[in-house]
Amino acid sequence: MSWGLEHLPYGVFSRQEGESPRVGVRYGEHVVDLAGALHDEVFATGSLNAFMARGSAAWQATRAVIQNKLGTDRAAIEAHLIPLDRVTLHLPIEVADYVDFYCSLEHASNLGRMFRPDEEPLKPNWRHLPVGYHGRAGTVVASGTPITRPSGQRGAGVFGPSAKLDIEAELGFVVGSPTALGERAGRFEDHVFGVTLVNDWSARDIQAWEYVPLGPFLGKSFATSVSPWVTPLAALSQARLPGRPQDPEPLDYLRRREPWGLDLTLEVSLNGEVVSRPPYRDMYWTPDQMLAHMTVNGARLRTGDLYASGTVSGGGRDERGSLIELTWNGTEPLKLPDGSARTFLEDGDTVTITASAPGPGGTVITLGEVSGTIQPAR
Ligand SMILES: O=C(O)/C=C/C(=O)CC(=O)CC(=O)O
Ligand SMILES: [Ca+2]
Ligand SMILES: [Mg+2]
Repeated sequence: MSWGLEHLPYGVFSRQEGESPRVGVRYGEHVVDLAGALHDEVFATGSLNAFMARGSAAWQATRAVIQNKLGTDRAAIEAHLIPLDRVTLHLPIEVADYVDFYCSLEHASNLGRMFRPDEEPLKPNWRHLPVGYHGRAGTVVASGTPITRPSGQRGAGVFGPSAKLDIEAELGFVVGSPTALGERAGRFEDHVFGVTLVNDWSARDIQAWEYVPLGPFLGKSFATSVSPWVTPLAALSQARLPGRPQDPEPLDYLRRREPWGLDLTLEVSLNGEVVSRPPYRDMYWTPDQMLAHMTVNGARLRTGDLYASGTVSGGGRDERGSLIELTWNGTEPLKLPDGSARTFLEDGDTVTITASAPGPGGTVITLGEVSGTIQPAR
């Protein structure tokens, strides 16, 4: 079965007949109501944060208990299994801070070529540190939340709805264990609880006008969608890879101590048609390096912090994680099966991102999908 004992992602759900949101894990086509099944009030809250704050030893112990109950003591847990089609899924975490990186060499090179054709595609710092910026935690939304086309300045004296609304297919990392102000993060697996898929919606026209020289702002902050399920790191043990070779050798604080490259393949669908399969395994900077960089100045981590990889793009044309790359800034429209063509998103378009990774014993780990439909500008 997919979504079996090897995966068990965490989410927040409520029964459609009315009840306050609570924490569960997905098992097959059911949600396990953890507050009931484990008699633990930490799961009777509307986010994963209280549970995540317990730390990595508690995450491992809880996962083992759930696996054991589902695998050998099914009768005891039966009453706490709720069919997926009877629940509403919510944003799984209370997002503390939100950071977005820029870790794909291919994505960064493609954007450099398009936006800065007369310069080297990569800025001189790019191979020395994982470039990132702080986003807007309060506009991170759950999969399925409608996305309203943003309006803004698109040039000198020009205001209106974005005409270049885009996607960015990314992997997000959810922080469970905090650090104190002034302290650096320790081991990646002691701080990071799990992963989620992210669509960092981007208004390219607003972005292009506003972001020189201080970086992305309103072109990115109107909405960022995440999947309703957070896959624990333990479920990705078979997907771990050393990470792509790096040249030059990064500074010591960025040195990889454990393999945290991940063999994940994303899939981006536009109105039900697959338009891209971005390979996460090809990312240049790995998530342990992002964590080390994000805290090297003493900036603290908080439970619920979300940091995203940046757009996942591979070297192939059909491996690009944004429409600006897939259509080369609108100059090479995508042809859709219904005969229409797309450069950027139109009102009513639905974008869905899924991902899969190898699991134990030949199984496949399928991350929870992230989806959103574009609504007309207000
Ligand atoms: O290189 C640029 O001018 C612009 C880059 C981005 O928009 C990328 C971004 O937001 C980070 C990412 O998702 O990779
Ligand atoms: Ca992004
Ligand atoms: Mg965004």
